[in-house]
Amino acid sequence: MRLLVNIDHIATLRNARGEGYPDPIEGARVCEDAGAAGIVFHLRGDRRHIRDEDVHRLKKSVKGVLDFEMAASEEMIRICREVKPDLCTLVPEGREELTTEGGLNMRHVYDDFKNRAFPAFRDTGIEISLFLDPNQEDIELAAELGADAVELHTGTFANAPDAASGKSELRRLHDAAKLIHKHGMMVNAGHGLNLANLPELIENVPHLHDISIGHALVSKALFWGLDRTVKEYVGLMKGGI
Ligand SMILES: CC(=O)[C@@H](O)[C@H](O)COP(=O)(O)O
Ligand SMILES: NCC(=O)COP(=O)(O)O
Repeated sequence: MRLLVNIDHIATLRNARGEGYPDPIEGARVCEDAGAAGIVFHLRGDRRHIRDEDVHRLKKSVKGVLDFEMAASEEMIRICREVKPDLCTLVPEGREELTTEGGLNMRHVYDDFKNRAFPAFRDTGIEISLFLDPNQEDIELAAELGADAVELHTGTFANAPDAASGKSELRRLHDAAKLIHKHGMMVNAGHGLNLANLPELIENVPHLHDISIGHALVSKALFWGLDRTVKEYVGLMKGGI
């Protein structure tokens, strides 16, 4: 099992002031130095966090796995083919959404992916992962398309309103992971994971390969880093009034 860190929200913070910091590429370097197996970013159509120049800099700088999350638009496919990440995770994308709200509807996208998106990646060496809810039909269609991996959407589990619905979602994730593995695809997982819910996921869902975590990890890092940062500033002011 490998941790891939999603660095989108380092870019969110940078963009809030229009300054050059914090730099998501520097963040990616710290994550890899700390033991992450790779880096995930989502280049959105509206460029709300990661920007095109970040993508090219990440490709140069990341030493481990680089996972490019994107909608299967012509524009993104062109950029992805240029950048050549290790993995491309295709996700549904809505302009108004705050974050990705669910997995791909495979019945809806099947013909388009078969005739347009998948052929565009043939012979590029880029592996294709599909971001899916844990349901059988979507997984069977992903296998039929020849996807290399499925990333299970863990958001419903992570945001479950009570323990019973959390448990029932874990059972769905468990069955889905077995089916993905049976079809010879890699089992990835992500969305809404954090230090509190990750142990239960790992304990209950088999065959997990890449786990991507972003928002909660970056948020936690802020608080674990504030103490030292404030001390540095206070240290500089010692001797003043
Ligand atoms: C696929 C997924 O669940 C997340 O990685 C999400 O796509 C990240 O996008 P935001 O960082 O914009 O929430
Ligand atoms: N693919 C999921 C991801 O990259 C991170 O999602 P989140 O932890 O930011 O919800």
